[in-house]
Amino acid sequence: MSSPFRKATSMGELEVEKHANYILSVEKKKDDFESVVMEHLRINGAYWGLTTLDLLGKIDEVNSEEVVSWVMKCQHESGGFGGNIGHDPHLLYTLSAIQVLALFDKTNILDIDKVSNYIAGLQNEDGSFSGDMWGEVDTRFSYIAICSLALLHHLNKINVDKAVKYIVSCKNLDGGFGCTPGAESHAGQIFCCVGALAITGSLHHIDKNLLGWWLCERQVKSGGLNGRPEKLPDVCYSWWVLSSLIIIDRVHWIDKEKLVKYILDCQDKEKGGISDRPDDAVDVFHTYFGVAGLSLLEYPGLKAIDPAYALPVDVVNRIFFGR
Ligand SMILES: COc1ccc(S(=O)(=O)N2Cc3cc(C#N)ccc3N(Cc3cncn3C)C[C@H]2Cc2ccccc2)cc1
Ligand SMILES: [Zn+2]
Repeated sequence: MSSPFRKATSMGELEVEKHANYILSVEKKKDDFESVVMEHLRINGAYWGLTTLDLLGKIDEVNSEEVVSWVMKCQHESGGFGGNIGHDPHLLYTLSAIQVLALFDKTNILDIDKVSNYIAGLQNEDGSFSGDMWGEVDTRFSYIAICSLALLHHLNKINVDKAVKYIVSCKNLDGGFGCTPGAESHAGQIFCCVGALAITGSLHHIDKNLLGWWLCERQVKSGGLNGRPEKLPDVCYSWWVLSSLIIIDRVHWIDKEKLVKYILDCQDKEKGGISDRPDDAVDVFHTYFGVAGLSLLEYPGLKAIDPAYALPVDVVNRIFFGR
């Protein structure tokens, strides 16, 4: 893949120090509006913030013991994790907990049978997954269950064939995927389905040219990517669309240099952080997806991120190859 770095310098720089300080400052703030809004998904925020720091080569500035002990306090007696201490468990937060522990090479402190039994217990008869005991079904939860169990080496606890069949039943005529069978194609769901099929070695179910065409059509003239036709571009789609394109080997169908420029234009160069669109308010979510998108585009100085596991490649290698 031809790296766009030679032009990135002329399009302005990635403000590495500013973004690292922004993430570290959000970590410290507890009672401002943003922290309160995010209180119910604080563990997701920890995953977004810490993965960003790792990609920037700054994760050593974090007290890992403090983070790991806080994450473990979010575990429910069922084995699942809540979004914060004392919150009800949900697949959305359980994957983030596993990913944060993986960043610090601490998945070994988990009772792996307990966590994987919680996840496996959410698989339905038709192979789909519910997010929690209340039963909402969504292909997002298929991805989260498969990604979590793969990271824990316990994919054998679920019926992978039925899980794959269910995901394929959510494929649309446009080559994309929706949250349930017949639901409209959306970039977020496409990432989840493509990522889950990649992890289970089932990419042969995808029409790469048809899906690649739908995905590359997400690029608008500003260089940004949107999530559905006619929608505005948004930095977080630099992850949902781009990682899917990379997994199906069609990333050369978009203009990488223009996407790099779009992401760099969404930075707050003074205070740090990245927003969804230029001049909007920054947040941890879009800072993560912007840096992760630049990592997928091989921006110089960033660690490589795995497009399916959404973790730095060195972390994935350590988990699967022990090095
Ligand atoms: C500020 O209003 C919001 C609105 C919703 C949410 S949310 O439901 O918790 N959530 C996570 C999220 C976190 C932040 C941050 N910090 C900002 C936004 C954002 N969105 C909203 C969004 C992002 N791009 C466009 N849109 C509309 C996604 C959403 C769903 C999601 C959750 C987990 C993983 C992926 C996606 C939080 C804040
Ligand atoms: Zn967004």
